[in-house]
Amino acid sequence: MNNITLIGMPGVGKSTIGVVLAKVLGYEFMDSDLLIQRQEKRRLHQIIEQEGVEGFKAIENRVNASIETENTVIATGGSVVYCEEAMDHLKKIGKVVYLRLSLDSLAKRLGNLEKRGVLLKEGQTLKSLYEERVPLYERYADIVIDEEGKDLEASLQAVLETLV
Ligand SMILES: Nc1ncnc2c1ncn2[C@@H]1O[C@H](COP(=O)(O)OP(=O)(O)O)[C@@H](O)[C@H]1O
Ligand SMILES: O=C(O)C1=C[C@@H](OP(=O)(O)O)[C@@H](O)[C@H](O)C1
Ligand SMILES: [Mg+2]
Repeated sequence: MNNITLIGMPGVGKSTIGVVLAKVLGYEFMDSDLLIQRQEKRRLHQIIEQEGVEGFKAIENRVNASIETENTVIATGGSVVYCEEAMDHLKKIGKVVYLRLSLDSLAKRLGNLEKRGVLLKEGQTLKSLYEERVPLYERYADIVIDEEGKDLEASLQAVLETLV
């Protein structure tokens, strides 16, 4: 299947770029976070509050592992790379594109991480989260797009160029 799955840290633009990418390619767009909310009939922050981080990951794994779609750009949540079954499935149904941004640029772009609903362990910093996740994003990526120094439009162009 020819889906395109976007992975990467929160704030790299998976959702923002994903919807425009879908439009340009004539694809459908799906945001895993919205799919989780619809299936759970709760908002992400409520799921995290009520189920805890591990409970949220289990739900994220189940929802992403059950996506059945074609010709679709899928914007995942940044924590999907902890979900092995989901990642194996997403790799089977299309290409996985990692949107990469340096820690410094990400820190400038992101506001309060907890308010954003990022899955942080007690006291974990953005730097530690970044170092924990980058190897996972790299492991699952079929394509890596470097966003450094690029605005939204240039990031979108960079994704499009690698897909054609
Ligand atoms: N070069 C860029 N690429 C993607 N997003 C950018 C860029 N520069 C600024 N932004 C902003 O960063 C934010 C990305 O948010 P979002 O799409 O929700 O990310 P994600 O879904 O990866 O968490 C948006 O507010 C977007 O306008
Ligand atoms: O990286 C994370 O821990 C998370 C990122 C969020 O999605 P975005 O990556 O779209 O911000 C969302 O899935 C959830 O709140 C957890
Ligand atoms: Mg998003």
